[in-house]
Amino acid sequence: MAPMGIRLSPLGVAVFFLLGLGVLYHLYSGFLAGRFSLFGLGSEPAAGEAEVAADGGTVDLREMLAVAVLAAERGGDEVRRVRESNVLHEKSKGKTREGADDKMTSGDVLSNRKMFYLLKTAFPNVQINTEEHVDASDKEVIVWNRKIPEDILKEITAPKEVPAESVTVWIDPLDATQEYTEDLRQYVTTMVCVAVNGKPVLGVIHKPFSEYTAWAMVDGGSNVKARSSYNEKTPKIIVSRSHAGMVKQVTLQTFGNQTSIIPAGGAGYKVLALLDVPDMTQEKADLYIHVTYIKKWDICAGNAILKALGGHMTTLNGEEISYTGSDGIEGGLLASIRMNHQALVRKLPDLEKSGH
Ligand SMILES: Nc1ncnc2c1ncn2[C@@H]1O[C@H](COP(=O)(O)O)[C@@H](OP(=O)(O)O)[C@H]1O
Ligand SMILES: [Mg+2]
Repeated sequence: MAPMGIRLSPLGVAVFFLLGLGVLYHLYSGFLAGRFSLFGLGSEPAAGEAEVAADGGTVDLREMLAVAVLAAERGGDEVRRVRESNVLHEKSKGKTREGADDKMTSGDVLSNRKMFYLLKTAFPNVQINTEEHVDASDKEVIVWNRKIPEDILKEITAPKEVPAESVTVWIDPLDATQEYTEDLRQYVTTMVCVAVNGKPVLGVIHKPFSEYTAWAMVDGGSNVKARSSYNEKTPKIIVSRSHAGMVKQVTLQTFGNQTSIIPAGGAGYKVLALLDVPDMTQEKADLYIHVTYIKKWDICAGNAILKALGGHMTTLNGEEISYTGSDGIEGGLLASIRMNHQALVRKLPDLEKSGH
């Protein structure tokens, strides 16, 4: 008689073991792929990141882009309405480091309120940094209808999920406030930027007075493109007209007296000057240079758009800008597209050493 007990066939054990492995692999890879489609925004997620996503949830960057476009346009409606009423309630928030008035108007405040609450209501778990103070007692809940516009769906064909905690949104409710008060409407933009782990990944720049909107997502798509050629040798350089600092001296010293300088308002406007923008009021330039202190809501959207189109925005020393933490950057700005950006950095004088 055979001994009592269960006989395990070696083949049965092997099949059982392999099946178990298959199930484990399926669960593990499916879970990570679903939660972290980081599409080149960083390396494979570390074990600890699963915890982060589980706490704050994930957000879809394609949905964020749809809301960002809507927010920039709704904010732009406020900007236009206030300008057309001619009652701006212009105030000074203080002085910039260089002693210029840091201005604010009803256009800034009302646009800020629309843009902030639209984004905050749609994405309550993400960090939003905005130029103007948000008055919690003056809350306005605008509900997004969850529709993604066709032009976005056409370019970006799948959702792009990232952990909510990795996201920082930057809102500029009215860029070129100084020019807005002077009724130089062409320079005015509203902007939204989304950074993931500090890297700018999507940007929206809207011109309320031309009703033109540019958007782009890194590794996603865009509704705007670079021009076909740029003059690298004697570039046309677009610079600030109201926060210029020593920018003229720096550019002429670097590129020679033949180079033409275009003074213009707004960081959003100046980035659009580097692109192929079908707007009659938009000037064109080959490079954008800024030498004074500047805030991240002024530059993040432009940085994301340039990066998505293969261009660059860095400090004058060529350092990448991180869009988390502090609001401002000290090292000036150099923005270029379809040029050898590092060669341009090497050409520029070291601002700290040269005392500019
Ligand atoms: N030195 C500085 N200090 C503070 N803000 C500055 C600055 N230089 C530029 N900016 C801000 O950057 C934006 C673009 O500047 P410019 O038009 O001079 O190129 C403007 O944003 P806002 O209009 O949103 O305040 C301006 O206030
Ligand atoms: Mg601004």
